[in-house]
Amino acid sequence: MLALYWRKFVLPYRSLVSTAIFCFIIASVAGLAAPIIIKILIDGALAKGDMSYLSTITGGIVVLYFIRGIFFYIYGLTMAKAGNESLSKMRQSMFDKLQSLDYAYFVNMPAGEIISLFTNDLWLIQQAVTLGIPDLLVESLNLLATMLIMIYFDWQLALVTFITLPFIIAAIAFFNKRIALMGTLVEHTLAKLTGILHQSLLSVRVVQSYVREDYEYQKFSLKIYQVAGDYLKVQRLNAILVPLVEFLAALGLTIIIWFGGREVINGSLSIGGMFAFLVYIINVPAPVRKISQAISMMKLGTVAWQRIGSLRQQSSMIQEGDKELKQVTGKVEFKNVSFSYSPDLGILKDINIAANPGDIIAIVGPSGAGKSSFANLLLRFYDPTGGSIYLDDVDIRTYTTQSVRKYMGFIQQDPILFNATIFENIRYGRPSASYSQVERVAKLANAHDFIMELPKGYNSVIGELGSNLSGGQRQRLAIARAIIMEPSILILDEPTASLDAHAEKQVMEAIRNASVGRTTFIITHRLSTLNAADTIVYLDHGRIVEMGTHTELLAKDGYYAKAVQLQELHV
Ligand SMILES: Nc1ncnc2c1ncn2[C@@H]1O[C@H](COP(=O)(O)OP(=O)(O)OP(=O)(O)O)[C@@H](O)[C@H]1O
Repeated sequence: MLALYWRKFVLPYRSLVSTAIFCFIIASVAGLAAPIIIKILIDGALAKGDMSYLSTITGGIVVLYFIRGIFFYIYGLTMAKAGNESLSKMRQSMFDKLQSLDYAYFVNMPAGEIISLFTNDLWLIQQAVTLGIPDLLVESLNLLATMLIMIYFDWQLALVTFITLPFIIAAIAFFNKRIALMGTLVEHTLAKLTGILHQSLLSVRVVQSYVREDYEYQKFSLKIYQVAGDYLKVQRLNAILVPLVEFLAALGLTIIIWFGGREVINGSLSIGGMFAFLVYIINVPAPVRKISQAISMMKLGTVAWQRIGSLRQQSSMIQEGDKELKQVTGKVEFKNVSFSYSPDLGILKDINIAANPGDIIAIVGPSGAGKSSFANLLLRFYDPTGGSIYLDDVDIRTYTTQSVRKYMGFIQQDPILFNATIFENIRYGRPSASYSQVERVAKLANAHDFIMELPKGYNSVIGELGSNLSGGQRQRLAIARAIIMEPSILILDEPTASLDAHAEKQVMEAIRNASVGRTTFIITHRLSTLNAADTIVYLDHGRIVEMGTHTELLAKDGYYAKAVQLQELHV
């Protein structure tokens, strides 16, 4: 544990940490000298009745504590600076790592757990770094110095004192171990609580429309009581720890008073000496307690560090190429592609598709056939488990994922928009785009007219996830946002699935405009919209069972023709 903090915190911030320790030593020397001054005060000034000596000594005490105060202030500030800097860097690198992780990571990891890493775990590390480490460092030094002074003063009395110390330390160690264990438990429950909160925030509409508020409330309450119960256990242990340490210290004190009193009566120790010794002893429990708390903070921090470490060690499942894709005409080829999310479950099997630049390819088929998985492969959210995908005859794994995605515009069923102006949302992928470029793509995406009807036009701020726009409007903004990147390939995954007929018509018009000159893959259930497709690929159970134009497939009277008939029947 100590090696971890040494490597991660002390070494990288050694200049700040050593300044802090230096200031602390000065402050401590001033503090440790106080009992000696009291001894001089009692044996020198009070016993002899020297008034001017008394004034000099009391003045000295004020100066001493003033110096101590200043150096303690610098110590606290420097240590906090080191702690804050290290945490800011950690937050930054965690966020950076998060951004670089595969899509698969986010699919498998509940969002609440990720949020908990950034909140609870970082808070635990913050406690460990800004309170735990400084306390451990300085209080250990404090304790050591106090013990050395005590030995110097009266080694026999010091020996008696030190016999009680191991008992105190053993008791603390026992409780600390239990506190750390309980802390881990609290951590897990808190992460689950955050998860429930996150989920209910995301699904507020579903909860309200199903009138399940009570159920969600019960679910949340149950976890709250679990967290409170676990916390209580930790707090109970903490509550026992403090009086126990103090009791043991008081016991030790009584023994020492007896031995010290005997020495004073024998004449081998002055009254001032015994008084000063007692002040040192009274000073022992505080550093011991702080050290024990620091150790438990650092233990909790270590667990948090391990959890964060597992995020940092997440490796990419995607095979990252080293070439930058500079230009692409839009020729796409799937050759013998197969894919599965887990080894035992094949999702796509032997997929062969060739699209020429500007082609419109429709991917259709029943639910669960593998259509979205097809898009995931093209977007490089996953790599095929067999075969290859080629862009202009080059395997896409040759290129960096980011450079491939720059040439792809992706539009999904429920577009995610950011809580910013429409202007900023549209130029999200191209922050340097001018107003006229934004307006041009908005017109192409059939969005300009409704934008102009808003009170602030392009400067209208849209709510989080675009919640104050209609589904069709959000989709048209998403199309504008995709085409401002001038992608050579457009991938649309059920772009009109959640829209009514009127909104669908407007979005389909936007798609037609957007697809001009770009290879377009459209995944859809709405077969009535596919007349313009150059090729329709019918997927079933992960295999291509039919491929051709709308007319060809109708004539074939197979899967596609039946699906069309079925849909017409329902319209
Ligand atoms: N991230 C994932 N991990 C594991 N299995 C998944 C994952 N995503 C999808 N699947 C499974 O892969 C299969 C194909 O899913 P996919 O989403 O590609 O189908 P689809 O044809 O797009 O379906 P739909 O029309 O309902 O959207 C399904 O059985 C699904 O349960």
